[in-house]
Amino acid sequence: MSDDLVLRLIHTLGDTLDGLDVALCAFDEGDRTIAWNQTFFKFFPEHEGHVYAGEPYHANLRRFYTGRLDAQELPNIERYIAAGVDRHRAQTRPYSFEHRGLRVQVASLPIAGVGRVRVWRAQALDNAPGAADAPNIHEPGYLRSPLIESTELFDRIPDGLMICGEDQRIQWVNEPFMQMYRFTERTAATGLTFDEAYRHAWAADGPGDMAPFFDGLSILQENMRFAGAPFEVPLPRNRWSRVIAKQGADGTVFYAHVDITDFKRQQHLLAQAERSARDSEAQLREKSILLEATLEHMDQGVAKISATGIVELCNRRALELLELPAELMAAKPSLVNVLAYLRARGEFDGASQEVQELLLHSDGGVDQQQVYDRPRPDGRILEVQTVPIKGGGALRTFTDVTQRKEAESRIRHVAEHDGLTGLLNRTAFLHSLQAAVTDARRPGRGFAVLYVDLDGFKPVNDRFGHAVGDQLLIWVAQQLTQAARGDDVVARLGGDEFALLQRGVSDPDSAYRLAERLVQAIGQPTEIESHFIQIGASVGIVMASADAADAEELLRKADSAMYLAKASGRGCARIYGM
Ligand SMILES: Nc1nc2c(ncn2[C@@H]2O[C@H](COP(=O)(O)OP(=O)(O)OP(=O)(O)O)[C@@H](O)[C@H]2O)c(=O)[nH]1
Repeated sequence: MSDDLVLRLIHTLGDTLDGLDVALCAFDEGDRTIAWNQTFFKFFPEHEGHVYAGEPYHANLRRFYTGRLDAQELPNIERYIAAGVDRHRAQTRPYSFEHRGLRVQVASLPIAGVGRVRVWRAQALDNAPGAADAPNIHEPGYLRSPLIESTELFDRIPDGLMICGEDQRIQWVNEPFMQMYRFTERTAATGLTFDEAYRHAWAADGPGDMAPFFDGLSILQENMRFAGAPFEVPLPRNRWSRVIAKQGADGTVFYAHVDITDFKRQQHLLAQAERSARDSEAQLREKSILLEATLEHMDQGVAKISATGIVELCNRRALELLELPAELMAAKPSLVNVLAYLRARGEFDGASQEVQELLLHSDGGVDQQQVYDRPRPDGRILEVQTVPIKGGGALRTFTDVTQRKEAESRIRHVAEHDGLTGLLNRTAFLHSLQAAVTDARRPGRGFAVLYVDLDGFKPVNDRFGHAVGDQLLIWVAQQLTQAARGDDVVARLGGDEFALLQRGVSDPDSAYRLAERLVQAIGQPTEIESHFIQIGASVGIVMASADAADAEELLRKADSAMYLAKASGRGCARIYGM
Protein backbone atom coordinates (compact mmCIF):
# COMPACT_ATOMS: atom_id res chain seq x y z
CA MET A 1 0.00 0.00 0.00
CA SER A 2 1.36 3.41 -0.95
CA ASP A 3 2.05 5.98 1.77
CA ASP A 4 -0.55 8.23 0.26
CA LEU A 5 -3.23 5.56 0.44
CA VAL A 6 -2.34 4.76 4.05
CA LEU A 7 -2.65 8.41 4.97
CA ARG A 8 -6.02 8.70 3.24
CA LEU A 9 -7.27 5.64 5.11
CA ILE A 10 -6.12 7.07 8.46
CA HIS A 11 -7.88 10.35 7.68
CA THR A 12 -11.06 8.48 6.85
CA LEU A 13 -10.73 6.51 10.08
CA GLY A 14 -10.24 9.78 11.97
CA ASP A 15 -13.39 11.31 10.43
CA THR A 16 -15.34 8.19 11.27
CA LEU A 17 -14.16 8.27 14.86
CA ASP A 18 -15.18 11.95 15.08
CA GLY A 19 -18.72 10.67 14.66
CA LEU A 20 -18.23 8.45 17.71
CA ASP A 21 -16.62 11.28 19.76
CA VAL A 22 -13.34 9.38 19.69
CA ALA A 23 -10.11 11.33 19.22
CA LEU A 24 -7.36 10.00 16.95
CA CYS A 25 -3.77 10.93 16.38
CA ALA A 26 -1.41 8.85 14.22
CA PHE A 27 2.37 8.75 14.28
CA ASP A 28 4.93 7.24 11.93
CA GLU A 29 7.64 4.80 13.01
CA GLY A 30 9.93 7.71 13.88
CA ASP A 31 7.26 9.02 16.34
CA ARG A 32 6.38 11.94 14.04
CA THR A 33 2.76 13.09 13.83
CA ILE A 34 1.12 12.18 10.54
CA ALA A 35 -2.67 12.66 11.07
CA TRP A 36 -5.31 13.68 13.67
CA ASN A 37 -9.06 14.29 13.76
CA GLN A 38 -11.32 17.04 15.15
CA THR A 39 -12.17 15.24 18.42
CA PHE A 40 -8.44 15.26 19.18
CA PHE A 41 -8.70 19.06 19.63
CA LYS A 42 -11.84 18.66 21.74
CA PHE A 43 -9.92 16.60 24.30
CA PHE A 44 -6.63 18.42 23.83
CA PRO A 45 -7.43 22.02 22.89
CA GLU A 46 -3.81 22.95 23.60
CA HIS A 47 -2.78 21.31 20.30
CA GLU A 48 -5.19 23.28 18.12
CA GLY A 49 -3.31 25.57 15.75
CA HIS A 50 0.03 24.05 16.82
CA VAL A 51 0.19 20.45 15.73
CA TYR A 52 1.59 19.89 12.27
CA ALA A 53 2.46 16.93 10.08
CA GLY A 54 5.96 15.76 10.97
CA GLU A 55 5.87 17.16 14.53
CA PRO A 56 7.86 14.84 16.83
CA TYR A 57 5.89 13.20 19.59
CA HIS A 58 8.07 14.81 22.25
CA ALA A 59 7.02 18.29 21.02
CA ASN A 60 3.39 17.18 21.37
CA LEU A 61 4.10 15.95 24.91
CA ARG A 62 5.88 19.18 25.84
CA ARG A 63 2.75 21.18 24.98
CA PHE A 64 0.57 18.69 26.84
CA TYR A 65 2.69 18.84 30.02
CA THR A 66 3.32 22.57 29.90
CA GLY A 67 -0.42 23.10 30.22
CA ARG A 68 -1.05 20.63 33.00
CA LEU A 69 1.95 20.58 35.33
CA ASP A 70 1.87 22.83 38.36
CA ALA A 71 4.89 24.87 39.53
CA GLN A 72 6.00 22.05 41.87
CA GLU A 73 6.09 19.48 39.08
CA LEU A 74 7.27 21.67 36.21
CA PRO A 75 11.01 21.12 36.94
CA ASN A 76 10.43 17.42 36.15
CA ILE A 77 9.04 18.09 32.70
CA GLU A 78 12.00 16.60 30.79
CA ARG A 79 11.71 13.36 32.71
CA TYR A 80 7.96 13.26 32.07
CA ILE A 81 8.50 13.80 28.37
CA ALA A 82 11.16 11.09 28.15
CA ALA A 83 8.95 8.65 30.08
CA GLY A 84 5.96 9.60 27.87
CA VAL A 85 7.93 8.87 24.69
CA ASP A 86 9.01 5.49 26.10
CA ARG A 87 5.44 4.71 27.08
CA HIS A 88 4.19 5.69 23.67
CA ARG A 89 6.52 3.19 22.04
CA ALA A 90 5.82 0.34 24.47
CA GLN A 91 2.19 0.78 25.39
CA THR A 92 0.21 -2.43 25.17
CA ARG A 93 -2.96 -1.78 27.09
CA PRO A 94 -5.41 1.08 27.52
CA TYR A 95 -5.27 3.34 30.54
CA SER A 96 -7.28 6.35 31.68
CA PHE A 97 -6.38 9.73 33.08
CA GLU A 98 -7.99 13.07 33.81
CA HIS A 99 -7.36 15.99 31.54
CA ARG A 100 -9.04 19.40 31.53
CA GLY A 101 -12.03 18.16 33.51
CA LEU A 102 -12.49 15.00 31.48
CA ARG A 103 -11.59 11.41 32.32
CA VAL A 104 -10.10 10.09 29.15
CA GLN A 105 -9.27 6.51 28.28
CA VAL A 106 -6.53 6.00 25.75
CA ALA A 107 -5.56 3.03 23.66
CA SER A 108 -2.54 2.80 21.44
CA LEU A 109 -2.13 0.43 18.54
CA PRO A 110 1.05 -0.32 16.59
CA ILE A 111 0.36 -0.70 12.85
CA ALA A 112 3.09 -2.37 10.80
CA GLY A 113 4.42 -0.13 8.07
CA VAL A 114 2.71 2.95 9.53
CA GLY A 115 3.72 3.46 13.14
CA ARG A 116 1.26 3.91 15.98
CA VAL A 117 -2.31 5.16 16.20
CA ARG A 118 -3.59 6.55 19.49
CA VAL A 119 -7.32 6.87 20.18
CA TRP A 120 -9.04 8.51 23.17
CA ARG A 121 -12.56 8.36 24.44
CA ALA A 122 -14.16 10.29 27.27
CA GLN A 123 -15.46 8.57 30.44
CA ALA A 124 -17.70 9.93 33.19
CA LEU A 125 -15.77 11.65 36.01
CA ASP A 126 -16.10 10.29 39.55
CA ASN A 127 -17.47 13.61 40.75
CA ALA A 128 -19.79 13.88 37.77
CA PRO A 129 -23.53 13.85 38.53
CA GLY A 130 -24.46 10.40 39.77
CA ALA A 131 -21.08 9.84 41.46
CA ALA A 132 -22.70 10.60 44.80
CA ASP A 133 -24.53 7.31 44.42
CA ALA A 134 -21.21 5.45 44.28
CA PRO A 135 -20.81 2.76 46.96
CA ASN A 136 -19.28 3.85 50.25
CA ILE A 137 -15.82 2.39 50.29
CA HIS A 138 -15.67 2.52 54.06
CA GLU A 139 -18.63 0.24 54.35
CA PRO A 140 -17.67 -3.24 55.55
CA GLY A 141 -18.15 -5.66 52.72
CA TYR A 142 -17.21 -3.06 50.11
CA LEU A 143 -14.45 -5.25 48.86
CA ARG A 144 -15.67 -6.50 45.57
CA SER A 145 -12.89 -8.77 44.53
CA PRO A 146 -13.75 -12.41 45.11
CA LEU A 147 -10.03 -13.02 45.14
CA ILE A 148 -9.63 -11.66 48.65
CA GLU A 149 -12.20 -13.64 50.52
CA SER A 150 -9.43 -14.88 52.76
CA THR A 151 -7.14 -11.99 53.64
CA GLU A 152 -4.97 -14.21 55.80
CA LEU A 153 -3.41 -15.73 52.73
CA PHE A 154 -2.38 -12.33 51.38
CA ASP A 155 -1.07 -11.16 54.72
CA ARG A 156 1.43 -13.98 54.59
CA ILE A 157 3.05 -13.13 51.26
CA PRO A 158 6.25 -11.10 51.54
CA ASP A 159 5.17 -8.29 49.19
CA GLY A 160 2.84 -5.42 49.93
CA LEU A 161 -0.52 -5.69 48.17
CA MET A 162 -2.81 -2.74 47.45
CA ILE A 163 -6.12 -3.11 45.68
CA CYS A 164 -7.68 0.00 44.16
CA GLY A 165 -11.08 0.50 42.64
CA GLU A 166 -11.80 2.15 39.34
CA ASP A 167 -11.79 5.46 41.22
CA GLN A 168 -8.11 4.77 42.10
CA ARG A 169 -8.91 4.67 45.81
CA ILE A 170 -7.56 1.93 48.04
CA GLN A 171 -10.07 -0.79 48.79
CA TRP A 172 -7.78 -3.11 50.64
CA VAL A 173 -4.14 -3.51 51.65
CA ASN A 174 -2.30 -6.48 53.18
CA GLU A 175 -0.09 -6.51 56.29
CA PRO A 176 3.27 -6.16 54.47
CA PHE A 177 1.87 -3.05 52.69
CA MET A 178 0.84 -1.61 56.05
CA GLN A 179 4.33 -2.12 57.37
CA MET A 180 5.94 -0.57 54.32
CA TYR A 181 3.67 2.47 54.33
CA ARG A 182 3.50 2.79 58.13
CA PHE A 183 -0.20 2.02 58.71
CA THR A 184 -1.19 0.49 62.01
CA GLU A 185 -4.85 -0.05 60.99
CA ARG A 186 -5.93 -1.50 57.70
CA THR A 187 -8.95 0.80 57.69
CA ALA A 188 -6.66 3.88 57.89
CA ALA A 189 -5.45 3.07 54.38
CA THR A 190 -8.85 2.27 52.96
CA GLY A 191 -10.32 5.04 50.80
CA LEU A 192 -6.99 6.83 50.31
CA THR A 193 -5.37 7.26 46.94
CA PHE A 194 -1.90 5.76 46.66
CA ASP A 195 -0.56 9.32 46.58
CA GLU A 196 -2.14 9.92 50.02
CA ALA A 197 -0.88 6.60 51.39
CA TYR A 198 2.61 7.53 50.25
CA ARG A 199 2.39 10.92 51.98
CA HIS A 200 1.18 9.08 55.09
CA ALA A 201 4.27 6.84 55.11
CA TRP A 202 6.57 9.85 55.13
CA ALA A 203 4.46 11.88 57.59
CA ALA A 204 4.52 8.94 60.03
CA ASP A 205 8.31 8.94 59.99
CA GLY A 206 8.58 12.47 61.38
CA PRO A 207 10.89 15.25 60.15
CA GLY A 208 14.02 14.33 58.22
CA ASP A 209 15.50 14.67 54.74
CA MET A 210 12.40 15.20 52.58
CA ALA A 211 14.21 15.38 49.21
CA PRO A 212 13.61 11.66 48.49
CA PHE A 213 9.94 12.16 49.40
CA PHE A 214 9.40 14.93 46.84
CA ASP A 215 11.28 12.93 44.28
CA GLY A 216 9.22 9.82 45.02
CA LEU A 217 5.96 11.77 44.97
CA SER A 218 6.57 13.08 41.49
CA ILE A 219 7.57 9.59 40.24
CA LEU A 220 4.42 8.19 41.83
CA GLN A 221 2.05 10.87 40.51
CA GLU A 222 3.44 10.57 37.02
CA ASN A 223 3.21 6.79 36.97
CA MET A 224 -0.21 6.54 38.60
CA ARG A 225 -1.61 8.85 35.94
CA PHE A 226 -0.35 6.67 33.16
CA ALA A 227 -0.18 3.36 34.99
CA GLY A 228 1.65 0.67 33.12
CA ALA A 229 5.30 -0.07 33.62
CA PRO A 230 6.60 -0.90 37.10
CA PHE A 231 8.20 2.00 38.93
CA GLU A 232 10.28 2.50 42.06
CA VAL A 233 9.62 4.89 44.93
CA PRO A 234 11.83 5.76 47.90
CA LEU A 235 10.36 5.13 51.36
CA PRO A 236 11.50 6.61 54.67
CA ARG A 237 14.64 5.23 56.31
CA ASN A 238 16.37 4.53 53.01
CA ARG A 239 13.90 1.85 51.99
CA TRP A 240 12.67 1.37 48.46
CA SER A 241 9.54 -0.17 46.95
CA ARG A 242 8.95 -1.34 43.39
CA VAL A 243 5.31 -0.89 42.43
CA ILE A 244 3.82 -3.21 39.83
CA ALA A 245 0.22 -2.67 38.68
CA LYS A 246 -2.09 -5.27 37.21
CA GLN A 247 -5.48 -4.33 35.83
CA GLY A 248 -8.39 -6.54 36.85
CA ALA A 249 -11.33 -7.27 34.58
CA ASP A 250 -13.84 -5.09 36.46
CA GLY A 251 -11.67 -1.96 36.63
CA THR A 252 -9.97 -3.04 39.87
CA VAL A 253 -6.21 -2.52 39.84
CA PHE A 254 -3.92 -4.74 41.89
CA TYR A 255 -0.64 -3.20 42.99
CA ALA A 256 2.22 -5.29 44.28
CA HIS A 257 4.81 -3.40 46.35
CA VAL A 258 8.07 -5.28 46.38
CA ASP A 259 10.66 -4.28 48.97
CA ILE A 260 13.80 -3.73 46.87
CA THR A 261 15.86 -2.03 49.59
CA ASP A 262 18.60 -4.67 49.52
CA PHE A 263 18.72 -4.63 45.77
CA LYS A 264 19.00 -0.82 45.77
CA ARG A 265 21.72 -0.95 48.42
CA GLN A 266 23.69 -3.43 46.33
CA GLN A 267 23.16 -1.27 43.26
CA HIS A 268 24.43 1.72 45.21
CA LEU A 269 27.47 -0.20 46.49
CA LEU A 270 28.20 -1.45 42.99
CA ALA A 271 27.97 2.09 41.60
CA GLN A 272 30.27 3.29 44.38
CA ALA A 273 32.76 0.49 43.69
CA GLU A 274 32.64 1.27 39.96
CA ARG A 275 33.21 4.94 40.67
CA SER A 276 36.15 4.32 42.97
CA ALA A 277 37.62 1.79 40.50
CA ARG A 278 37.29 4.44 37.77
CA ASP A 279 38.86 7.03 40.08
CA SER A 280 41.82 4.83 41.02
CA GLU A 281 42.25 3.86 37.36
CA ALA A 282 42.37 7.56 36.47
CA GLN A 283 44.84 8.20 39.29
CA LEU A 284 46.99 5.34 38.10
CA ARG A 285 46.89 6.64 34.53
CA GLU A 286 47.91 10.08 35.77
CA LYS A 287 50.73 8.61 37.83
CA SER A 288 52.07 6.57 34.95
CA ILE A 289 51.97 9.63 32.64
CA LEU A 290 53.91 11.53 35.29
CA LEU A 291 56.37 8.67 35.65
CA GLU A 292 56.86 8.45 31.88
CA ALA A 293 57.46 12.19 31.63
CA THR A 294 59.94 12.02 34.50
CA LEU A 295 61.74 9.08 32.93
CA GLU A 296 61.99 10.83 29.59
CA HIS A 297 63.30 14.08 31.00
CA MET A 298 65.61 12.91 33.75
CA ASP A 299 69.34 13.39 33.46
CA GLN A 300 70.02 9.79 34.36
CA GLY A 301 69.79 6.88 31.96
CA VAL A 302 67.40 4.18 33.19
CA ALA A 303 66.93 0.66 31.89
CA LYS A 304 64.69 -2.05 33.28
CA ILE A 305 65.72 -5.63 32.74
CA SER A 306 63.07 -8.30 33.18
CA ALA A 307 63.54 -11.53 35.13
CA THR A 308 64.01 -13.26 31.76
CA GLY A 309 66.84 -10.89 30.76
CA ILE A 310 64.83 -8.64 28.39
CA VAL A 311 65.52 -4.90 28.35
CA GLU A 312 61.91 -3.85 28.76
CA LEU A 313 62.47 -0.16 29.22
CA CYS A 314 65.26 2.19 28.22
CA ASN A 315 64.74 5.92 28.57
CA ARG A 316 65.89 8.66 26.18
CA ARG A 317 68.94 9.54 28.30
CA ALA A 318 70.16 5.91 28.39
CA LEU A 319 69.99 5.80 24.57
CA GLU A 320 72.02 9.03 24.41
CA LEU A 321 74.64 8.03 26.96
CA LEU A 322 75.27 4.59 25.44
CA GLU A 323 74.70 5.73 21.83
CA LEU A 324 72.14 2.98 21.37
CA PRO A 325 69.85 3.05 18.32
CA ALA A 326 66.20 3.66 19.30
CA GLU A 327 65.01 0.94 16.86
CA LEU A 328 67.17 -1.69 18.58
CA MET A 329 65.70 -0.83 21.99
CA ALA A 330 62.12 -0.47 20.73
CA ALA A 331 62.25 -4.17 19.73
CA LYS A 332 62.80 -5.04 23.44
CA PRO A 333 66.02 -7.02 22.89
CA SER A 334 67.69 -9.30 25.41
CA LEU A 335 70.45 -7.77 27.55
CA VAL A 336 72.91 -10.29 26.09
CA ASN A 337 72.21 -8.88 22.60
CA VAL A 338 72.54 -5.27 23.77
CA LEU A 339 75.89 -6.04 25.47
CA ALA A 340 77.12 -7.82 22.29
CA TYR A 341 76.17 -4.74 20.24
CA LEU A 342 78.01 -2.43 22.64
CA ARG A 343 81.06 -4.73 22.87
CA ALA A 344 81.38 -4.78 19.08
CA ARG A 345 81.56 -0.97 19.17
CA GLY A 346 84.38 -0.99 21.74
CA GLU A 347 82.13 0.19 24.58
CA PHE A 348 83.97 -1.88 27.21
CA ASP A 349 87.54 -1.53 25.93
CA GLY A 350 88.45 0.92 28.69
CA ALA A 351 86.75 -1.05 31.46
CA SER A 352 88.77 -2.91 34.06
CA GLN A 353 89.35 -6.64 33.74
CA GLU A 354 86.93 -7.19 36.61
CA VAL A 355 84.15 -5.21 34.89
CA GLN A 356 84.82 -7.00 31.57
CA GLU A 357 84.36 -10.35 33.33
CA LEU A 358 81.22 -9.13 34.99
CA LEU A 359 79.69 -7.97 31.71
CA LEU A 360 80.64 -11.11 29.85
CA HIS A 361 78.54 -13.27 32.14
CA SER A 362 75.75 -10.79 32.77
CA ASP A 363 72.15 -11.62 31.98
CA GLY A 364 71.01 -8.61 34.01
CA GLY A 365 70.21 -10.48 37.21
CA VAL A 366 71.89 -9.30 40.42
CA ASP A 367 71.42 -10.42 44.03
CA GLN A 368 72.47 -7.12 45.55
CA GLN A 369 73.22 -3.56 44.54
CA GLN A 370 76.22 -3.30 42.24
CA VAL A 371 78.07 -0.11 41.24
CA TYR A 372 81.06 0.45 38.96
CA ASP A 373 82.54 3.21 36.83
CA ARG A 374 82.82 2.54 33.13
CA PRO A 375 85.09 4.71 30.97
CA ARG A 376 83.48 5.11 27.52
CA PRO A 377 85.26 5.20 24.15
CA ASP A 378 84.34 8.91 23.91
CA GLY A 379 86.31 9.65 27.11
CA ARG A 380 83.32 10.09 29.36
CA ILE A 381 82.87 8.06 32.52
CA LEU A 382 79.55 6.41 33.35
CA GLU A 383 78.63 5.26 36.80
CA VAL A 384 76.58 2.11 36.26
CA GLN A 385 74.40 1.08 39.16
CA THR A 386 72.27 -2.07 39.18
CA VAL A 387 69.69 -2.86 41.83
CA PRO A 388 67.60 -6.04 41.99
CA ILE A 389 63.81 -5.64 41.63
CA LYS A 390 61.54 -7.50 44.00
CA GLY A 391 60.11 -10.46 42.13
CA GLY A 392 62.96 -10.68 39.57
CA GLY A 393 64.80 -8.51 37.12
CA ALA A 394 66.88 -5.43 37.76
CA LEU A 395 66.88 -1.68 37.38
CA ARG A 396 70.07 -0.20 35.92
CA THR A 397 70.93 3.48 36.01
CA PHE A 398 73.64 5.25 34.00
CA THR A 399 75.00 8.53 35.35
CA ASP A 400 77.53 10.65 33.49
CA VAL A 401 80.13 11.22 36.23
CA THR A 402 82.85 12.60 33.92
CA GLN A 403 82.77 16.07 35.46
CA ARG A 404 82.53 14.73 38.98
CA LYS A 405 85.51 12.43 38.41
CA GLU A 406 87.52 15.28 36.88
CA ALA A 407 86.75 17.53 39.84
CA GLU A 408 87.63 14.73 42.25
CA SER A 409 90.96 14.11 40.55
CA ARG A 410 91.73 17.87 40.51
CA ILE A 411 91.04 18.02 44.23
CA ARG A 412 93.13 14.89 44.84
CA HIS A 413 95.99 16.36 42.78
CA VAL A 414 95.94 19.62 44.74
CA ALA A 415 95.85 17.67 48.00
CA GLU A 416 98.81 15.48 47.02
CA HIS A 417 101.08 17.82 45.08
CA ASP A 418 103.24 20.80 45.68
CA GLY A 419 101.78 23.82 43.90
CA LEU A 420 105.12 25.28 42.80
CA THR A 421 107.08 22.30 41.44
CA GLY A 422 104.25 19.84 40.71
CA LEU A 423 106.10 17.18 42.73
CA LEU A 424 104.30 15.13 45.39
CA ASN A 425 104.02 16.93 48.74
CA ARG A 426 105.18 15.69 52.13
CA THR A 427 101.87 13.92 52.99
CA ALA A 428 101.70 12.07 49.66
CA PHE A 429 105.39 11.14 49.91
CA LEU A 430 104.81 9.66 53.38
CA HIS A 431 101.90 7.60 51.92
CA SER A 432 104.09 6.24 49.14
CA LEU A 433 106.83 5.58 51.67
CA GLN A 434 104.46 3.71 53.99
CA ALA A 435 103.30 1.55 51.07
CA ALA A 436 106.92 0.83 50.24
CA VAL A 437 107.65 -0.06 53.90
CA THR A 438 104.87 -2.63 53.84
CA ASP A 439 106.03 -3.96 50.48
CA ALA A 440 109.71 -4.16 51.58
CA ARG A 441 109.00 -7.32 53.54
CA ARG A 442 108.79 -9.15 50.20
CA PRO A 443 112.12 -10.17 48.61
CA GLY A 444 113.60 -7.78 46.02
CA ARG A 445 111.51 -4.88 47.27
CA GLY A 446 114.27 -3.04 49.18
CA PHE A 447 114.53 0.74 48.84
CA ALA A 448 116.41 3.83 49.97
CA VAL A 449 115.21 7.25 51.07
CA LEU A 450 117.28 10.24 50.01
CA TYR A 451 116.71 13.48 51.92
CA VAL A 452 117.95 16.46 49.85
CA ASP A 453 118.48 19.92 51.35
CA LEU A 454 119.79 22.75 49.17
CA ASP A 455 122.98 24.55 50.14
CA GLY A 456 123.15 28.32 49.73
CA PHE A 457 119.55 28.75 48.63
CA LYS A 458 118.72 31.58 51.02
CA PRO A 459 121.24 34.01 49.46
CA VAL A 460 119.61 33.46 46.04
CA ASN A 461 116.31 34.64 47.43
CA ASP A 462 117.98 37.51 49.17
CA ARG A 463 119.98 38.58 46.14
CA PHE A 464 117.67 38.01 43.18
CA GLY A 465 114.29 37.98 44.81
CA HIS A 466 111.70 35.29 45.65
CA ALA A 467 110.52 34.85 42.05
CA VAL A 468 113.99 33.78 40.97
CA GLY A 469 114.18 31.54 44.05
CA ASP A 470 110.91 29.91 42.91
CA GLN A 471 112.31 29.31 39.41
CA LEU A 472 115.38 27.76 40.97
CA LEU A 473 113.23 25.37 43.06
CA ILE A 474 111.41 24.33 39.86
CA TRP A 475 114.79 23.72 38.17
CA VAL A 476 115.92 21.59 41.14
CA ALA A 477 112.71 19.55 40.87
CA GLN A 478 113.51 18.88 37.21
CA GLN A 479 117.07 17.79 38.08
CA LEU A 480 115.74 15.36 40.70
CA THR A 481 113.07 13.95 38.37
CA GLN A 482 115.58 13.47 35.57
CA ALA A 483 118.04 11.69 37.88
CA ALA A 484 115.34 9.39 39.27
CA ARG A 485 113.98 6.26 37.54
CA GLY A 486 110.36 5.93 36.38
CA ASP A 487 109.13 4.03 39.45
CA ASP A 488 111.04 6.18 41.97
CA VAL A 489 109.06 8.80 43.89
CA VAL A 490 110.26 12.44 44.00
CA ALA A 491 108.70 14.93 46.42
CA ARG A 492 109.15 18.44 47.79
CA LEU A 493 108.90 18.19 51.54
CA GLY A 494 108.73 21.97 51.98
CA GLY A 495 111.03 25.04 51.60
CA ASP A 496 114.28 23.93 49.97
CA GLU A 497 113.94 20.33 51.16
CA PHE A 498 113.23 17.47 48.75
CA ALA A 499 113.06 13.70 49.08
CA LEU A 500 113.48 10.74 46.77
CA LEU A 501 112.33 7.18 47.28
CA GLN A 502 114.64 4.95 45.32
CA ARG A 503 113.06 1.58 44.61
CA GLY A 504 114.70 -1.78 43.98
CA VAL A 505 117.94 -1.12 45.90
CA SER A 506 119.24 -3.17 48.77
CA ASP A 507 122.90 -2.10 48.91
CA PRO A 508 123.89 1.37 50.13
CA ASP A 509 126.37 1.84 47.25
CA SER A 510 123.62 2.18 44.67
CA ALA A 511 121.84 4.76 46.82
CA TYR A 512 125.06 6.60 47.40
CA ARG A 513 125.80 6.71 43.65
CA LEU A 514 122.38 8.25 43.02
CA ALA A 515 123.00 10.78 45.82
CA GLU A 516 126.29 11.76 44.20
CA ARG A 517 124.56 12.19 40.84
CA LEU A 518 122.00 14.46 42.54
CA VAL A 519 124.68 16.52 44.25
CA GLN A 520 126.50 16.84 40.95
CA ALA A 521 123.33 17.79 38.96
CA ILE A 522 122.14 20.39 41.45
CA GLY A 523 125.66 21.78 41.82
CA GLN A 524 125.84 22.76 38.13
CA PRO A 525 125.47 26.45 37.45
CA THR A 526 122.19 27.44 35.81
CA GLU A 527 120.76 30.59 34.22
CA ILE A 528 117.52 32.03 35.56
CA GLU A 529 116.22 35.33 34.28
CA SER A 530 119.68 36.23 32.96
CA HIS A 531 121.34 35.45 36.30
CA PHE A 532 123.94 32.73 36.47
CA ILE A 533 123.25 30.91 39.68
CA GLN A 534 125.05 28.06 41.39
CA ILE A 535 123.92 26.35 44.53
CA GLY A 536 124.62 22.94 46.05
CA ALA A 537 122.84 20.08 47.82
CA SER A 538 123.45 17.93 50.90
CA VAL A 539 121.91 14.45 50.90
CA GLY A 540 121.09 12.12 53.76
CA ILE A 541 120.43 8.45 52.93
CA VAL A 542 118.61 5.74 54.83
CA MET A 543 118.29 2.16 53.64
CA ALA A 544 115.06 0.28 54.28
CA SER A 545 115.65 -2.92 56.17
CA ALA A 546 113.38 -5.90 56.80
CA ASP A 547 112.75 -4.63 60.29
CA ALA A 548 112.21 -1.09 59.00
CA ALA A 549 109.94 0.97 61.17
CA ASP A 550 107.33 3.28 59.76
CA ALA A 551 107.63 5.99 57.09
CA GLU A 552 107.96 8.89 59.55
CA GLU A 553 110.85 7.22 61.31
CA LEU A 554 112.68 6.48 58.06
CA LEU A 555 112.31 10.11 57.00
CA ARG A 556 113.62 11.30 60.35
CA LYS A 557 116.69 9.08 59.96
CA ALA A 558 117.34 10.35 56.43
CA ASP A 559 117.00 13.92 57.75
CA SER A 560 119.57 13.32 60.43
CA ALA A 561 121.98 11.77 57.87
CA MET A 562 121.46 14.92 55.78
CA TYR A 563 122.52 17.03 58.78
CA LEU A 564 125.68 14.99 59.02
CA ALA A 565 126.39 15.82 55.35
CA LYS A 566 125.80 19.52 56.09
CA ALA A 567 128.13 19.24 59.06
CA SER A 568 130.80 17.61 56.95
CA GLY A 569 131.03 20.65 54.72
CA ARG A 570 127.93 20.43 52.48
CA GLY A 571 127.81 19.29 48.81
CA CYS A 572 128.04 15.61 49.80
CA ALA A 573 125.99 12.62 50.89
CA ARG A 574 125.90 10.62 54.12
CA ILE A 575 124.32 7.24 54.84
CA TYR A 576 122.45 6.85 58.11
CA GLY A 577 124.27 4.61 60.51
CA MET A 578 127.53 4.56 58.57
N1 LIG B 1 111.79 31.43 46.73
C1 LIG B 1 111.35 30.58 47.62
N2 LIG B 1 112.00 30.49 48.81
C2 LIG B 1 111.59 29.64 49.73
C3 LIG B 1 110.46 28.84 49.54
N3 LIG B 1 110.28 28.07 50.65
C4 LIG B 1 111.30 28.38 51.53
N4 LIG B 1 112.11 29.33 50.97
C5 LIG B 1 113.27 29.89 51.54
O1 LIG B 1 114.33 28.94 51.51
C6 LIG B 1 115.23 29.26 52.49
C7 LIG B 1 115.73 28.06 53.21
O2 LIG B 1 116.57 28.42 54.24
P1 LIG B 1 117.92 27.73 54.48
O3 LIG B 1 117.71 26.23 54.54
O4 LIG B 1 118.57 28.36 55.67
O5 LIG B 1 118.69 28.07 53.22
P2 LIG B 1 120.16 27.76 52.81
O6 LIG B 1 120.74 29.00 52.40
O7 LIG B 1 120.11 26.68 51.76
O8 LIG B 1 120.91 27.20 54.10
P3 LIG B 1 121.43 25.78 54.41
O9 LIG B 1 120.35 24.78 54.26
O10 LIG B 1 121.93 25.84 55.79
O11 LIG B 1 122.47 25.49 53.38
C8 LIG B 1 114.56 30.31 53.41
O12 LIG B 1 115.14 31.58 53.16
C9 LIG B 1 113.13 30.29 52.96
O13 LIG B 1 112.50 31.57 53.05
C10 LIG B 1 109.76 28.96 48.29
O14 LIG B 1 108.77 28.32 48.02
N5 LIG B 1 110.28 29.85 47.39
